[in-house]
Amino acid sequence: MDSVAIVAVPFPAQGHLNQLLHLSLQLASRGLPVHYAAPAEHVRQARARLHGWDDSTLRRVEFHELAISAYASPPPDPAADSPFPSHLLPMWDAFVADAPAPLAALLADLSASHRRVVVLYDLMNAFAAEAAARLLNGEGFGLHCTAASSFVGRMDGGRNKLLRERGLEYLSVEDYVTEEFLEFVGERARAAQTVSSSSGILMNTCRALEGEFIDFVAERMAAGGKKVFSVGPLNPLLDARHECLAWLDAQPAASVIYVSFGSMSSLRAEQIAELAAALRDCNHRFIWVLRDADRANVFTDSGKSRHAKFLSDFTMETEGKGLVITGWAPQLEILAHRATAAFVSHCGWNSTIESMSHGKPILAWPMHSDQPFDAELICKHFKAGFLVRPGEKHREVVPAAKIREVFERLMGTDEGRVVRERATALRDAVRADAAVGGASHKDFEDFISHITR
Ligand SMILES: O=c1ccn([C@@H]2O[C@H](COP(=O)(O)OP(=O)(O)O[C@H]3O[C@H](CO)[C@@H](O)[C@H](O)[C@H]3O)[C@@H](O)[C@H]2O)c(=O)[nH]1
Repeated sequence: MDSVAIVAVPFPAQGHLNQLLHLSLQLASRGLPVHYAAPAEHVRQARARLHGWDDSTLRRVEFHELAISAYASPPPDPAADSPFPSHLLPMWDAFVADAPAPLAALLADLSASHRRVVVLYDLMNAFAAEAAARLLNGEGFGLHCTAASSFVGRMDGGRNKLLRERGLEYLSVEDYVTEEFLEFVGERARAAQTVSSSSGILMNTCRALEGEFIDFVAERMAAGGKKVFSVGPLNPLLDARHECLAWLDAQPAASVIYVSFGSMSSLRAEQIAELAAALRDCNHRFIWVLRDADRANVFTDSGKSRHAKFLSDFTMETEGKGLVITGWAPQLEILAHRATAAFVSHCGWNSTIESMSHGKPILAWPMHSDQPFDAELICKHFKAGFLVRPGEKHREVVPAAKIREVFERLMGTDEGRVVRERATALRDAVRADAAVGGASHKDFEDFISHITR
């Protein structure tokens, strides 16, 4: 009988697929047998978009396709009332309805041939937590895919003293998603039930960024008999430079503003025009990832950009000064590059921790979900960024002049210099946590010892 099998069960959305894949790869690179189970197109998406790992490690992970029924994969609606990507809901519904059966079959197989099966699931996936808890030789851990401090906020219903003492106002995810999504989370995904079925959680964060919040979560979880391992950043820490970054290579140090809104947001046409004007007229170079939110099945997207016409003029006007990427950008390499000065970001947790681990200050432009709170954390707690506009103002178009003003505040003032220096210092502290002997590294070792005991 083989010893321990690890099964990763991600939630099908880019910012979640990648975190469990990075964790799977870290465990596989330590010689542990890892299985990654998701719907076929999401397995393909996670693999196709992976950065920072070589093929030989990727081959060590065994991928499983969980069959789910057909679902609609419409384009996002950039003009919708809420910036939340509601067009993904039919797919998420199909996932939570259908994935439990094939997952249970996979777990039963592995359970019969291994001493222990360790299931690592996204905290959205209550069905995976429950399936793990049903195994006689199984154990489940939830991966918390957002900031530890957002967990702190949720634990105390937003009245949390610790956050307030640190000058942070808890901005609840619930206020930045749609009613239908809350209904999905509460009734169909039943996400609130996941932790109670688990042996504990892993968090994609580290002491340098969130030490006191990690302690708070760990203390509360320990009271309920649950373990907490803070093993972030899960993203690889890149030093190397990618070939396709030839343009960046030719730019002066710290001269380029990188702009991207992740994989689940689409900007209104009016906002795109203002951002374009700001980038064209500002005194800085730029890389702008101009994409809409992913479709539920990313492979049903024709790849045609709704911005094609605007882009042909804009590209000419800004030639030599900036680059627009409409495909999938190598974000980690861009953030690692010495020419990149700052990141205009929607503040998804991946983007936040990736930027902090590469020393780039953030101009925070939150759209939905946990992003408004992450923006708060970045600006007030990390003190490594400035707010472009708060989450609750998502209906307003930010004018070009305002965007240029915040660029100048970061790049051209003493106050901005302090923020840039703070981002560099945080990079070093985050890397010390991740290095051998650091706190995240130690938690990772402790986690491996625990599951292989
Ligand atoms: O062209 C691109 C666009 C994105 N990315 C990567 O895609 C990920 C995006 O993740 P994130 O920054 O967290 O944004 P979202 O895709 O919006 O992530 C969703 O999931 C996160 C984790 O739960 C939440 O924090 C966010 O609010 C939620 O929108 C990051 O790893 C990026 O490096 C690329 O590599 N190239």
